Amino acid sequence: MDITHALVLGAVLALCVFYARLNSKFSRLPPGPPGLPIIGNILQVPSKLTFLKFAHWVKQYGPIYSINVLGQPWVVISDIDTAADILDRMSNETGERPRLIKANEFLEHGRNLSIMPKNDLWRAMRKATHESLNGRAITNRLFIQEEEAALQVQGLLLHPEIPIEAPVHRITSSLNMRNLYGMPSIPLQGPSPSHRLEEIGKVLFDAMVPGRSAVNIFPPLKYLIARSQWLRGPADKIYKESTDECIKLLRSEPVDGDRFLSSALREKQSIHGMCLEDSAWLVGMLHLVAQYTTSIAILWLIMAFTLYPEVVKKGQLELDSVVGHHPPTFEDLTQLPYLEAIVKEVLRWRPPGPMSVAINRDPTAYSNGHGFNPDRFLTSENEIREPPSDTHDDFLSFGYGRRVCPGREVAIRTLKICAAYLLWAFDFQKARDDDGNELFPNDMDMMDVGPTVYPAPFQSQMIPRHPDLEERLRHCGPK
Ligand code: HEM
Repeated sequence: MDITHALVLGAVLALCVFYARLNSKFSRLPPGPPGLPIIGNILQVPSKLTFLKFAHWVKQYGPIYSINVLGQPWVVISDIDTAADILDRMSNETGERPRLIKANEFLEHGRNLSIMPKNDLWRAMRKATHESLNGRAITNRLFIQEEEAALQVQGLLLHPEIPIEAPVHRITSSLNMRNLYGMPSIPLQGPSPSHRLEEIGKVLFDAMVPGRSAVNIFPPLKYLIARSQWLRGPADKIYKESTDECIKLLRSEPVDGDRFLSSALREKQSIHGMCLEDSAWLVGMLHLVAQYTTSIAILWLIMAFTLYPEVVKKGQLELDSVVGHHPPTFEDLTQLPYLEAIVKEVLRWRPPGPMSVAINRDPTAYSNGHGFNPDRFLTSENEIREPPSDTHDDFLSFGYGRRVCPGREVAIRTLKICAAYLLWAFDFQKARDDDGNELFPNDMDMMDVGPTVYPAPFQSQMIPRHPDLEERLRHCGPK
């Protein structure tokens, strides 16, 4: 046999072994749509709004099925019982993350809590995060959320000409800059200290989409890239810029006491076994994750208020009976079950991370899951219902098991106080075009942003409910 034949035979054998291994890997998984050899189902998986296709396959293949994305097995789970069995009860085994080589290894050097493997650094970061973001720890910083919710309403009132996304983006950035770094509130108009990090974040988030880069698809490329300064250069540059920015923010001079995450980390870095880069990345990534997810939820909240006037009316009736004409506070929120139901429903209806859409519509817990109906969470006595088992208090959009969202308590409080302020301040009407026709926001018009899904830009006309709203807000915002 000459050398050419030997090489061809070798390559064919290698392919056969690769294919056989792939087949045996998939043969242990629940069946799903048939795909092509080696590349699997990749051509059937749309690059945009992937979750819609996944939901479609549920009808054909049932609540749990698998697909092959260029050799990587993905298991899709779409009902509450299976999710609890596999993601909660087996979370030690299922708490790993898909290997996102470009994002995790090249751009972030394994320092992004949300996509890193379950290793010692991940455990240290989770512990440090939990210490500062658990329900008890955040109670002495609730005034920040109240002030920022007031400032958001002020922004919507004073600048109706600006797209809704801008004040929503501001509040989420401002909350994080204050809570994570002890910075002052970000003004309605003007420079934001988080701007540079958020610009870099767009690149990092984009790289978190599986299949977006060649090295995720064909992992052995990693060795080639790692050895080539030319191939690795752009990722090294982004890593350096991100690290410099995160360290700059971590070292910024706080103006707001010492009760925020970055000060705790500066004190206890070594206790948690982290180095400066680890701490800086932890807080920087918390900001980005919190920023995207919370902004999305607030935008859907405003869209729901615009589309469902009956929900607004009922929410205002409840709110007015408790707060009268005064701006709402966290103390009032304990007496507002319908408001809590609105927050549960907006996260169920349009989860910021769309992969939980199907679970959030499991008909065994949520009948008519496509509609927006906060009443589903209330009993006939107008109290919050006992959540069905395995639904995490009817907040399934925060994920499962060991990787469950550590920002859940902060996010729920932010959404509640924002919803309360919006209902207290405004009536919501559809905007009108130049001919006076109502513009209906389209709740199916969405945009992928990294692993999250935003509503496409929409308009809403917010009519102040109090003649002296501007004056009152001035007393509630940041001092
Ligand atoms: C409405 C707002 C939010 C939603 C819907 C949300 C949802 C999620 C989901 C679904 C996960 C993945 C859980 C899993 O894999 O099972 C997650 C993880 C995470 N979230 Fe959130 N989140 C929100 C707000 C926040 C906030 C405010 C923070 C921080 C202050 C935060 C920090 C994180 C982090 C660091 C992770 C990764 C945890 C890990 O992998 O160990 N999130 N979130």
